[in-house]
Amino acid sequence: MTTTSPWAEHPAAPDPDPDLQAAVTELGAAVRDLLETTVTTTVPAGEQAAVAAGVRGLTARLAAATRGRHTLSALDDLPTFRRTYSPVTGVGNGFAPPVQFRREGDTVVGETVLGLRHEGPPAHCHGGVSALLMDQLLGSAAFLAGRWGMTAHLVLTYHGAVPLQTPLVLTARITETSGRKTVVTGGIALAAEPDRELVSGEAVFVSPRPELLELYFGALTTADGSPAPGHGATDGTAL
Ligand SMILES: CCCCCCCC(=O)SCCNC(=O)CCNC(=O)[C@H](O)C(C)(C)COP(=O)(O)OP(=O)(O)OC[C@H]1O[C@@H](n2cnc3c(N)ncnc32)[C@H](O)[C@@H]1OP(=O)(O)O
Repeated sequence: MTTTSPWAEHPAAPDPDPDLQAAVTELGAAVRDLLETTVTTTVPAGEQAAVAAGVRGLTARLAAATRGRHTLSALDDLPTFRRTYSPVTGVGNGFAPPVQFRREGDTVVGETVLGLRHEGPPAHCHGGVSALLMDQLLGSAAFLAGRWGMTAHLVLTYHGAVPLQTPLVLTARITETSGRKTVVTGGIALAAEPDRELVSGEAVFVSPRPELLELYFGALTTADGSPAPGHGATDGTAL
C-alpha cells in the first residue's frame, strides 16, 4: 500500500507502519498537552516536583532506544517531505503547533492556533517563533511547487503582534525561480482578517552544490541503515 504524494510531481511513498504512526501521533499530542500545561499550570510547588519525577521516569523508558542525528525516523521520507518531528509540522513534536500546509492553486495555505509555549510578549507569539513558522511556510511553498532548497536568505517585517490562542492563517507563493534558486513571499494573518498581514516576509531557497549536499547529508541513513534518498536534485527541483 502506498500514499499518493500531495505533490503531483513526486513519487508515491510507502505508507509507514500504521501502529507506529498512531503511537507517535498520540505521544506527540500527549507531550504537546504536557508542554502547554507546564507553562500554564498554577498547582503548588510540591505537586510540580512530583510531576517532574514522574516525567523523568517516563523519559527513561523512551530513552531505552534512541536514534542519532544522522538517522531518519522510521516514519520519515525525504522525497515527499514526510517529517514526523518537524518543530512546525511534525505530529510527533510536542513543540509544533503542528501546522499542515496544502496547495491551493499557486498559493500554499496553512491554519494554526499557537499556545502559551510559543509566547514572547505576554499573550502574543514570540518573534522567533513567527520566524520559524515563516521559514517553514515559505520553504513548503517552494517544495509544494516541485522546487527544493535550503534557506539562504529570510527577511521579515512584523506589522502587528500575533495573538496566542487565536486562529491564524499562513499563505505563501513563489515569486521567482532561477537555476538553483527559488524566491518565495508570504505572511501570517488572523483567520478572521486574512488580508491584513501581521507578519510578512520573503525568502530565498538555494539547492546546495553537490559538495555541500555530501557534507551536510552524506552520512544520513534511513531507520534500517540504508543510505537515505535526499529531498531533491541539485538544480533546484525536488525529487
Ligand atoms: C517543506 C520544507 C520546509 C523547510 C523550511 C526550513 C528550511 C531550513 O531551515 S534550511 C536550514 C537553514 N539554512 C541553512 O543552513 C543554509 C546555510 N547556507 C548554505 O549552506 C549555503 O549558503 C547554501 C546551500 C544556501 C548555498 O550554497 P551554494 O550551493 O554554495 O550556493 P552558491 O553556489 O553560492 O549560489 C547559488 C545561487 O544561489 C544564490 N545565493 C546563494 N546565497 C544567496 C543568498 N543568501 N541570497 C540570495 N541568493 C543567494 C547565488 O547568487 C547563486 O545564484 P546564481 O546561480 O543566480 O548565480
